[in-house]
Amino acid sequence: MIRAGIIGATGYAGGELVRLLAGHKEVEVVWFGSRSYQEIPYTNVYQNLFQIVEGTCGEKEMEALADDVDVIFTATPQGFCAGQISETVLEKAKVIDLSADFRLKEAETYEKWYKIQQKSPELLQEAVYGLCEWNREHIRSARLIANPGCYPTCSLMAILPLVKNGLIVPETLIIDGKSGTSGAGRTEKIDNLYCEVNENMKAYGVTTHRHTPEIEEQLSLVAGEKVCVNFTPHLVPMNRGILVTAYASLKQGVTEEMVREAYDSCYNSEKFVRVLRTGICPQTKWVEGSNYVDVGFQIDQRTNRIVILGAMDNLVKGAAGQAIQNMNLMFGLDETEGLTAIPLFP
Ligand SMILES: NC(=O)C1=CN([C@@H]2O[C@H](COP(=O)(O)OP(=O)(O)OC[C@H]3O[C@@H](n4cnc5c(N)ncnc54)[C@H](OP(=O)(O)O)[C@@H]3O)[C@@H](O)[C@H]2O)C=CC1
Ligand SMILES: CC(=O)N[C@@H](CCC(=O)OP(=O)(O)O)C(=O)O
Repeated sequence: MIRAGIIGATGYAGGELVRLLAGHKEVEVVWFGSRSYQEIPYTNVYQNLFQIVEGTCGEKEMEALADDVDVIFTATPQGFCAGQISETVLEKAKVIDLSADFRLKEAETYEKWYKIQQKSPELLQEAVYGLCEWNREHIRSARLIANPGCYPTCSLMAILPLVKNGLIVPETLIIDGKSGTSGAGRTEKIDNLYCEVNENMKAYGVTTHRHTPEIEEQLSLVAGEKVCVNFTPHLVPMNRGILVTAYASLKQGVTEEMVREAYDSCYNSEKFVRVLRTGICPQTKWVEGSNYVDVGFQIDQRTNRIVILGAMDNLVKGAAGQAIQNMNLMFGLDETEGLTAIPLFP
């Protein structure tokens, strides 16, 4: 069995890792890292896992934890992983970081958007961006994975086939994202109180959201040129789910058949990506609790713009599910192991 340690196991992303790994045949979670619940049984924090998961929360530095496990997941706030990781850790264990510490290749860009120091810049070039369907070969041999952000995962999965095939004018891209409140984590914040979120919808981080440079960097790598986008996230009164609606001008002469061919050639053999039939728009309910990301599109002939849609569960494909998919690739396991849950409905 592969021994896994999770730091930040009591947060929403960490909790989802524990839940999904409880159904993984090759992995045992042996460490439930938490500062706030030390020596408390893990299932006192998440009673949904009572009699399913055994273990007690504790605190350990990454270097000490690396002696006991094969893989460390850090589901912790920005800055934690980069502040503790070291060559010694990576010699002993693989690391999958769910935060943004290693997602941007330039420390300067990270520091500008996150307003914190990147404490391990020497590992930025080695870290592999863990968007599994697009980076599979590099992931297999990686020691350190930067697990992508939730909005970037949904946006990139929906848009990349068009960029790869040169079908849209990249500088016309506008991305509108909507997320359920679990995307903001379990740590208490006034903005996430029931009365603030229920019966309400709001944009936030307008022109400043930290997922903007992550989306731009990955689009630019595939486009082979610098891509700049408008990205606006919204908070919606749901527990889980992200819906992305993106708009771009089609290049001259691009037809619906060419667009469909682009999606099919990228995703036909992908287990977790469903390209919906013409006229069907993705819905968050159709992917809830699963590692699927659904994508769809409609062409507006009047404006020659394409409307691109994507839906996924922020805690699964947008966080813990994708992290496990990365782990499966890194350990040479079946990529779908532990991730075959069928979406919930209603
Ligand atoms: N929620 C989501 O949909 C997604 C989240 N992510 C990323 O995953 C990470 C975790 O997010 P999420 O689960 O939502 O957040 P939560 O606020 O729900 O959980 C944070 C976890 O980190 C622990 N923690 C908090 N502060 C520290 C610290 N200074 N040192 C060590 N541990 C700490 C907390 O537990 P304790 O206080 O007990 O130590 C808790 O277990 C973040 O980087 C987030 O950006 C990525 C994609 C999607
Ligand atoms: C609804 C909500 O607040 N969502 C979070 C994104 C959570 C996430 O995915 O964080 P990272 O990808 O950066 O790790 C936000 O907008 O900050």
